[in-house]
Amino acid sequence: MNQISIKDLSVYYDSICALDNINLTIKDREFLGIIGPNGGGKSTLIKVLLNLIKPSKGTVSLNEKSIGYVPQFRNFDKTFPISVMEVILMGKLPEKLRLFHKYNKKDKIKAENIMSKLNIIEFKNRQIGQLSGGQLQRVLIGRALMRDPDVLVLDEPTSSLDSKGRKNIYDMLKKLNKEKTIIMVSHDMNHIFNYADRVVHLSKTMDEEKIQRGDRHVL
Ligand SMILES: Nc1ncnc2c1ncn2[C@@H]1O[C@H](COP(=O)(O)OP(=O)(O)OP(=O)(O)O)[C@@H](O)[C@H]1O
Repeated sequence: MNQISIKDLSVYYDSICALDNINLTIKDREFLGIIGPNGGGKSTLIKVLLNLIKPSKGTVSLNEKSIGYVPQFRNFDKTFPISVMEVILMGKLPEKLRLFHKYNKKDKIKAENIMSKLNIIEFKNRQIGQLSGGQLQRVLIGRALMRDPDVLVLDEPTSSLDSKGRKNIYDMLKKLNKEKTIIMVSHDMNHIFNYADRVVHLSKTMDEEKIQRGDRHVL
């Protein structure tokens, strides 16, 4: 069954059309790449998926699947005095936040398991400003994994990383993709076409390019 179904989706910001009649279905455990020009509507599509903005027209059905969001690490305040462990645990914060929320032992064990899986356990107590870009990106992925989402939505997770750092993140996502759907906005044409099952091109409207695993196409 198709996991996420987007039908006739249009989004307007006042008179500005950001998305115009988008139709897309995303299957369970698909690795979907989203590419497109600046202003093409990629962030808007992510916001609709995260239910941060409502469609002006059309529908988005998640079929009760949960979404974990991984923002760009360059938007993250690195000077904030918080450790890797604390950032990962934040993924478990309740929506209605109480002052001085305490995490239970189960949450802490879960955070440690995730850090081990993502190879960041050695940085557990490090302040986040003392991490490389690639390590910080793993921390943000770890935070999103704390709620066991069915789907990971990532916004350019490899921008500002060197080529080795990029490959590491893609390899890690490919492993996670065995259990989770991956939806990833990327400007990194080289890797996205190598790793994604399918890449869609978003420029207000959508063109679809089916990519077989291991088969490389250029739009
Ligand atoms: N809050 C807003 N108010 C008005 N217009 C907006 C708003 N957010 C986005 N837009 C406009 O909607 C269009 C799509 O923007 P969006 O941020 O979704 O594109 P994008 O593909 O993510 O771009 P980029 O690659 O530069 O991040 C653009 O024309 C943008 O100027």
